[in-house]
Amino acid sequence: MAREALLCICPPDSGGLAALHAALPGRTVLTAATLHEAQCLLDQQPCAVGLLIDTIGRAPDPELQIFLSRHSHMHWVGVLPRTVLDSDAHRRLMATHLSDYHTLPVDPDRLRFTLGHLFGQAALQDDTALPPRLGAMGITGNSPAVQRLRIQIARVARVSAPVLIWGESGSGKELAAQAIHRASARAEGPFVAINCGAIPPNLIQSELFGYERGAFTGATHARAGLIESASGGTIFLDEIADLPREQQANLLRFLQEKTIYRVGATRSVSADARVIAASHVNLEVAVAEGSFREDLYYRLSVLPLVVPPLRERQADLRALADQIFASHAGDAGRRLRGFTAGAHAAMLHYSWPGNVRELINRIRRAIVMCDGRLITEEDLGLAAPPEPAAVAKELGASRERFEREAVTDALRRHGGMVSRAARDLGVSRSTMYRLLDKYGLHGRS
Ligand SMILES: Nc1ncnc2c1ncn2[C@@H]1O[C@H](COP(=O)(O)OP(=O)(O)OP(=O)(O)O)[C@@H](O)[C@H]1O
Repeated sequence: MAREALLCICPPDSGGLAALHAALPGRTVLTAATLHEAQCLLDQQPCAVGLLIDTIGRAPDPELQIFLSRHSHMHWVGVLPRTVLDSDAHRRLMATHLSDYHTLPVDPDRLRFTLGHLFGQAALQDDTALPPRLGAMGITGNSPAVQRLRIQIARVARVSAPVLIWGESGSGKELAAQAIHRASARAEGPFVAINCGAIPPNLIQSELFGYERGAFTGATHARAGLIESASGGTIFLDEIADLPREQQANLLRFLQEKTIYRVGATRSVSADARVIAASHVNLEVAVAEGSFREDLYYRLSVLPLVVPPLRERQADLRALADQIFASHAGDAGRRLRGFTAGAHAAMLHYSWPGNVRELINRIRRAIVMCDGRLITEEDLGLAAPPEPAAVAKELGASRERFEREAVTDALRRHGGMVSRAARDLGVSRSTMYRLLDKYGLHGRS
């Protein structure tokens, strides 16, 4: 199977390839000396796992970031000199894009183990025999909020106007955008996603709009931008609030005229891509603050759609947790049976600030870390919710405190006259006497 090949990006003078062949007897390795060569190889055949030997710190950061963002569906492993770890920027890049890293010199056994694990994970994700157990439109859950979302998705899929999706981070905005694309007449066309916040501002224009040969140093060949490459399909612009103002103007022109100018071009080209934008910040506030163009906001928000945060669809938690567990239980390398009742209770009690992405991360970590056959709330890193008995006890104590204060206040207001205080509190005289007994307040009446 083609995806079983390993893509290895390795500068020619790094000497890393020899170590790699020792670590990986029998595995097909596609080697590229540059990111451009790697892109050409990936255009010809997809790979599930990629290795960056001594590339981080050598290849220009922004280009590497864009390359890795484009291929974020692959598992990437870095092999690098220890000195790279001293750089904050490189550590950030690694944390964002890599599944694992090794320092030079390579320990072949450890590298073989890492790659084997990642190929295993990729095979699981590919394995169509696994029941996907996804809900309609690929969106798990049946809470009223999710049902409403599905209806809205079906409606906006019928037309081609821009859609603006708002939702907290990790709540499923990209998933909703994919569902719109799949349900639309453009389903056969490409779905191209870009995170506007992840691309350096000086590169975003050429990424979105493409460039002509000679447009800038290093532009040795013309290249179509992402909008052009989404022609006939959908372009998903995530974190649209991060788009620099100059590019906001270019995007507006594209939305109005359906044409774009590649960087360095003198003539426009037409592009037929539907735009779906998403933001976790309130764009109206960004408009009021002057960081987002008002005309673009109105153009984009023709069809607004809100993805609810996970805490507002607790009814979906169990189905989501079960589906995530089913997809990743194989990572444990042994048979796990599911969650304890305590784990389910803790998940319901937690507020999920990172939404479904956080749920996925916690369950994946728990699958690897748990000792028994069932995942507990500790494995998930969640606090146990208060015991029902403890809650009842606390409620009882609060009620008694409140009752005692109410009786004391009423007696004070009525100069110790029990009948009047009882009338004021709306209780009978006998109840009032019972309360005086209970709280030892006779001396005050
Ligand atoms: N209802 C759902 N059913 C199944 N998977 C979901 C659901 N909602 C979210 N997910 C999964 O959660 C993860 C995060 O979702 P997604 O990337 O769509 O969120 P997002 O809102 O676009 O995040 P960000 O704001 O960080 O870009 C993805 O793996 C997605 O498949």
